[in-house]
Amino acid sequence: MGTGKKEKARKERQGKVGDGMNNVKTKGENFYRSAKQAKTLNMFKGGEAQRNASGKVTKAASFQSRDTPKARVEPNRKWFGNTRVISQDALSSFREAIAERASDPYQVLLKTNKLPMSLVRDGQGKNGVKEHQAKMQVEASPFRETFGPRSTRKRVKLGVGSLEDLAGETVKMHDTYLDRLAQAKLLSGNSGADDPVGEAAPEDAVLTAAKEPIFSKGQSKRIWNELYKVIDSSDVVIHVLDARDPLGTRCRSIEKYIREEAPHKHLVFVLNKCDLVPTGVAASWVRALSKDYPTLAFHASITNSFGKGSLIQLLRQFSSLHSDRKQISVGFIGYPNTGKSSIINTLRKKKVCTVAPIPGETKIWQYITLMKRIYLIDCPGVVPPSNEDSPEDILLRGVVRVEKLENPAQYIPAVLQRTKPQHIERTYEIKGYDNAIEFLELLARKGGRLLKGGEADVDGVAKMVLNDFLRGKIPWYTPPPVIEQHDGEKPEGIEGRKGALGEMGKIRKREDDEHAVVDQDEALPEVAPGEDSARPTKRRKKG
Ligand SMILES: Nc1nc2c(ncn2[C@@H]2O[C@H](COP(=O)(O)OP(=O)(O)OP(=O)(O)O)[C@@H](O)[C@H]2O)c(=O)[nH]1
Repeated sequence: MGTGKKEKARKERQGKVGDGMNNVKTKGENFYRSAKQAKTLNMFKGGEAQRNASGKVTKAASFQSRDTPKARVEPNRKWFGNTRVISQDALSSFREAIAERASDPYQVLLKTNKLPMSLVRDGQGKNGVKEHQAKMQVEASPFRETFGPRSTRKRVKLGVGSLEDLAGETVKMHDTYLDRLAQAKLLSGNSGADDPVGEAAPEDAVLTAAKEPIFSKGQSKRIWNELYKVIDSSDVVIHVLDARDPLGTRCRSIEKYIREEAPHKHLVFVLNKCDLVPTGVAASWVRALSKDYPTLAFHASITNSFGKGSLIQLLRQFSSLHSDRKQISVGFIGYPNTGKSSIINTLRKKKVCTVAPIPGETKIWQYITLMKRIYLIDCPGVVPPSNEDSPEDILLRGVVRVEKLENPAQYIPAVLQRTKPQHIERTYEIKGYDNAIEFLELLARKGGRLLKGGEADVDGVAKMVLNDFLRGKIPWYTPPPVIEQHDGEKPEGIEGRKGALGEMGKIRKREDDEHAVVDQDEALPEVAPGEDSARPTKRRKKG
């Protein structure tokens, strides 16, 4: 038999045209069965159903049967072709070597998806110990012995090991209950309402603090959505910390989120506002934080910055690490007012983001091009919700706008606690106060800030002191975990940095004055970014 045309000719020749059995197909189409079709048809023909006399199927044909046939995959040597067997020692040394690299904040594992990371992570987290423990627990007390009619377990397992622990737990619960009760009383305004401020206060003049709604700033869903957008879009996440209180402004929940959900993103700490702390302290903090993530000291200022070169260098390194990408994005996250926008302005050497000495200035995320291959993303400041942080802690981290406080005076004891008396005395040139209220009254009288009837404007002055504290006018810092400072030996500083506590403010002021001669004639109430800590002094001194 030939192709369509030939076949037609043959049939015509043999006079078979128009016999109704014409299976000659149109040109180009093959009417013969392929091997596959033939095989399928043979399979259907292969068995016939057995029927009884009345024609009912008594035994289905093999292709009609619903019983699953016993299938067996043919073993093949190739399955084992690509396998290597290594000894336990070699495996553990591989694990150790990789784990060491993976945990080092200054090393990056490239192409992790080509490495057998499950071998390294085995025994940790989701697929490791926890799962194993859960399995052990299920094995120790299986479901049918724990629940249901045949359960044999009588006692519920408690989270404590001994009777003493249980007693301790109860005491803890009671304390928590009392704390909550006290807080509820404060919030409802029943406590301390009759006491004139200061009179009924204890000797150390710690005033009762009611939590105001503004203390939940930076925690809204909208802000967190912005944060997640920024994290999702970034290859490098820069967590900006305030050098005066790095641990207070550290968002551990975000670190955890990045570590667990996006381990391929690089997290870097930038310790900003280093000009407000002594060099040794900044250096110690950098050393302490570097154990967790790469940390850089920074001072954001368009005219007189510190650490800009190192940061740009680091970003360049990240960009060359991802040379397969067209560009990399660098997200700036952190508490409000830590200077995220200021760092971006410093890197760009011009005012591309709005900066203000008040928290919540950045409202939405925004992209800025640093260079062709590096984009920066500014993010609004976020505050991780925490039950442990008191309103004083939140306020003194710069999360809240001071002018919105109802009772600013009640936070002054916390300010006095965090600062040294000599610094307060030097800043305001006042002496001889015993408690916060006396301090505020003295300051109000000195500055002539009196209300009607000659009463001191305590609240007004308290707001001023709080602003000075937050904007770096009053020197303060949280001591780093270990300051290796031996007698007669100077602490190791950061290269290129100078100054001790309180000095940098003066140096900065001098430099700002030099750089901003024109600025001096501008209206003072509008505190310009970068100069805010220097400005209030001039105003007060004039007053
Ligand atoms: N002394 C000093 N002040 C700084 C530094 N960086 C930023 N500031 C000041 O800190 C204030 C807040 O800076 P921003 O850049 O607006 O802070 P932010 O983190 O973007 O704040 P949000 O918009 O609330 O998220 C401004 O008054 C800056 O001048 C610094 O390195 N040193």
